[in-house]
Amino acid sequence: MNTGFIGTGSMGSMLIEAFLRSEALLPQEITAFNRTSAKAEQLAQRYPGLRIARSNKEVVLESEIVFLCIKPMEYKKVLDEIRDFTDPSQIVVSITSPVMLGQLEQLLNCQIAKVIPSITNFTLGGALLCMFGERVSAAGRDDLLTLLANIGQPIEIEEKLTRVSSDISSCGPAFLAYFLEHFIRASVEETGINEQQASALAAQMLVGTGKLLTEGGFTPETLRQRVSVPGGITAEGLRLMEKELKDMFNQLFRITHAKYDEDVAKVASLLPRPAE
Ligand SMILES: NC(=O)C1=CN([C@@H]2O[C@H](COP(=O)(O)OP(=O)(O)OC[C@H]3O[C@@H](n4cnc5c(N)ncnc54)[C@H](OP(=O)(O)O)[C@@H]3O)[C@@H](O)[C@H]2O)C=CC1
Ligand SMILES: O=C(O)[C@@H]1CCC=N1
Repeated sequence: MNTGFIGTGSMGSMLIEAFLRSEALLPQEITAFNRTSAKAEQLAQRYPGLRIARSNKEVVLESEIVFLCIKPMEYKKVLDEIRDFTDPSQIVVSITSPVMLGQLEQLLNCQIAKVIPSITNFTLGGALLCMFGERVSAAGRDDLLTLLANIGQPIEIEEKLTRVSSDISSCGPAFLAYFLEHFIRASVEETGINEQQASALAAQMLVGTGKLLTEGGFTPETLRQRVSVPGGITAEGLRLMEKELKDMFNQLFRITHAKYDEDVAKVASLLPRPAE
């Protein structure tokens, strides 16, 4: 299926590489444009056959599905460039949480979906959060879900839950990576274990923990209980965490939601209001 990418930064290039690695798409089926051309050209060099367009308009004219892989404040300019060239058979997919389906439906005459990826899709795992606009046909929905299933698990969510879902699925890898960075650094500082060995142990621990939660029938709570034997060592560590972290997680969601509300307001000042 001819698939276009507007923006080949971190997420645009990640999606392109994941679709190619999974063999969901051939390079010849991909057309991309990036504001700074060198980034897109690097992809074309790595994947012969991948087409670099000369403009965003050209991406739209060449593609059945178009992924908008740009940041919130870049939408107005891109939408102005493509709005006269979309048609109702196409699906435009935004990967940007504060841009609403309804805003895109007001501006573009095509089918609109929102899909929030996660860096975990790079290794063909993790979730892809999916939302569909009112004009998406049953066939369009199936085509998109089939494509996405090659690089992760598509999970349909309500648009009003975009932020919290994305905090868990898309910001989560960074939050866990931060935890591991500190876990490893402290292990080295406190005990002299070699950093490489501590990092390898930590990565294997994370993979194993993920499998227990996805395949082993555990929940976070039952897993914690199973490992933390009464009177044991894990319980000592957990007691410290309970004391030090307390309401940190609640604060985390408050902070991400406050930033999201700011972004939503900024986007709303640039784009038309969704129809009531
Ligand atoms: N990073 C992540 O883990 C996740 C990110 N997202 C969302 O994805 C979106 C993109 O994020 P990310 O990929 O990290 O950001 P990047 O800044 O890495 O990528 C954005 C790309 O868009 C390009 N661009 C900007 N304006 C235009 C334009 N007018 N025409 C064509 N290309 C343009 C930029 O080009 P240039 O090279 O000139 O800067 C850049 O390469 C954001 O909304 C983010 O919230 C969603 C889920 C996870
Ligand atoms: O940090 C960000 O804004 C993006 C959104 C989800 C993950 N990264």
